Amino acid sequence: MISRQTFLRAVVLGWGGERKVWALLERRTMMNGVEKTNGEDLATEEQLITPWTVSVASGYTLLRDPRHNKGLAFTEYERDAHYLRGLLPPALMTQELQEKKLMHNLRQYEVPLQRYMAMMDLQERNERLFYKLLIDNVEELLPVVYTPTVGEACQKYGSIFRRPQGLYISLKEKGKILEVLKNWPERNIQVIVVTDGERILGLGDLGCQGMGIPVGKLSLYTALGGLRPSACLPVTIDVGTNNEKLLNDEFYIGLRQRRATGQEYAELLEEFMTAVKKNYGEKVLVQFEDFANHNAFDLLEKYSPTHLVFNDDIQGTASVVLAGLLAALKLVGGALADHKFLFLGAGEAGTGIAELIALELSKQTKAPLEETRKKIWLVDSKGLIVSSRKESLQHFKKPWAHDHEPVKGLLDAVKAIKPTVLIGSSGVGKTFTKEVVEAMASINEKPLILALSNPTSQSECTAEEAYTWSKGRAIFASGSPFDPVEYNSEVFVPGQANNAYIFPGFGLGLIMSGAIRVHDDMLLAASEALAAQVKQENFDKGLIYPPFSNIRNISANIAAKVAAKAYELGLASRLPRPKDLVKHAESCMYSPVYRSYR
Ligand SMILES: NC(=O)C1=CN([C@@H]2O[C@H](COP(=O)(O)OP(=O)(O)OC[C@H]3O[C@@H](n4cnc5c(N)ncnc54)[C@H](OP(=O)(O)O)[C@@H]3O)[C@@H](O)[C@H]2O)C=CC1
Ligand SMILES: CC(=O)C(=O)O
Ligand SMILES: [Mg+2]
Repeated sequence: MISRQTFLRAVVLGWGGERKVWALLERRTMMNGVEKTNGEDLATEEQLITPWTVSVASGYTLLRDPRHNKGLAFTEYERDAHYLRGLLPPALMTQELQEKKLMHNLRQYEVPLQRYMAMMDLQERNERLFYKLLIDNVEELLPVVYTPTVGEACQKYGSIFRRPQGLYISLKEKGKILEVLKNWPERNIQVIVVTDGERILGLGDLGCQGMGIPVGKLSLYTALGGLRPSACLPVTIDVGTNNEKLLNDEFYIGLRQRRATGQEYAELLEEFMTAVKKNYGEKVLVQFEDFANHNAFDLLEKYSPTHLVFNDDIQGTASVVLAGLLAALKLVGGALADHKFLFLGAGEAGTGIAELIALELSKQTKAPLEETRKKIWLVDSKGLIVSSRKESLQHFKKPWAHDHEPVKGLLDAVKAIKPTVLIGSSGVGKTFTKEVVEAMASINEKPLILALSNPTSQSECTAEEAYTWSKGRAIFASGSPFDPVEYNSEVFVPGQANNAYIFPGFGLGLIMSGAIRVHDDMLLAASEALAAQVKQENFDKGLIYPPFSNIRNISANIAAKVAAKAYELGLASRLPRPKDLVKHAESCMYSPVYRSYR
């Protein structure tokens, strides 16, 4: 007999957790036959029941374990060896045929949210098939599991909620966060994406329903960057929401209270960050995602010296945009220092990108940062950021308060600053008007226009607007994808300027080198690596980013450069340094191909 403790441990760890324990369970079954452990069938509705069950006499549990389920791809041998006979119809299907069937089914749905839900169901049912499908059809499925559809999914998360996919840490868990982390079935966590749901894409405060974002980002960590799914942990910190609609929504899944702020907020975050390090060690990567800027900058500053932390909205976005700009020089000409940049939006994305451009300019020209920043101008909701506003500005805007007379709107700012590059990071759709795009086109032969805000509804302009209003002269990329546009019998292919190009490879580079801290030079290295992946055939179509279809290879190259930087800076702990870092990155990547079972 095995002890109850070992038995429960096996139940909690699941089929793949401990093969030895599973074998013990199987032996026990043979000795004792099927045994109901929780008596659920016999209990009345009022009676308490144990909330887990295990069926040790058959492969039923295996079929319901998403990490190991293969559906009709179980071989005849496996069906015998794992008690699956009768639980599956007789047909055998390869993983490729399963993929074909699923893509056919997904394409039948006309509503994007239905596709999202079908993908989430698949992830819960058969993890390897989910990732194989996502990797093999990345361009078609990225908009389903990520922006724009994930935005709608978060807005409706309460209504479509079926099974929890990450860890929810609310104010109720204060004082117990370490225990909560231990409730998660996996021990060997390498990357955590955490949000508090206050700035979900450009959709605002979605409270606890922001969970869709860490879940989506981590599925990209695996699909695009090759991190093992079991090493990824999505977390939502729930301190309430100020979204009245959600507070009054009977299906809302979060704490029904207004947001905690100040000390109460800081203490919960501190407990979380301490527990994470204690439970998973020094080298777990914590990616902050979609926090509002009044917390995001402070959290990054506070935890950068002590933890391996990365803010995707500030740093990942900066790295992807800088990559696009470096690549775009091949199309628009000149050096980076010959350009002038104007942003609409001076928050996390805007000032994060601005700072990385200034840093790169400073490295290239040897000019001090204070000088290179002067090439960059930002407009916020009150107008151009100028020195007369300095006193009242949030700290992250102050470095951008240059001498200039006040300017109210974006159009006047374009006319006054005469930028070569216009970047939208405002979260407000339709703000690059016809007049703004025309003004950019009147100043520049090839205006570079990036509409970064997500999802599509918040994009500063559409691809069609950018090409039409600039009479086909704009180089355009956007945060959420747009279809190719035909203008004057020519086809224009818009690129996707999204941090999804960077964070999966960036994270892989940190993890494979055992990096203990993130350094700005790693962001610059990632930008250069991404820019180097843009081929002539991409430039010929007006693209400044490579296609996502090659993303695993791109991520391996980014990871290699990031890891190389970590070794160079003495921040890597995994020694000795592998000779060929690209090959090493590739060899570290998770493959979703089915495994054969003994
Ligand atoms: N493509 C990508 O990879 C990424 C895209 N994003 C997108 O960027 C957007 C902004 O994100 P983030 O920077 O984190 O958000 P923040 O809230 O930090 O910043 C938003 C900024 O936009 C300004 N703003 C808001 N409304 C207007 C307006 N009508 N006119 C001018 N400025 C305005 C705000 O001004 P004020 O300060 O005065 O309030 C603020 O400076 C989101 O839509 C997000 O989805 C973000 C990260 C990555
Ligand atoms: C892409 C992303 O991180 C955002 O829109 O917030
Ligand atoms: Mg984000």
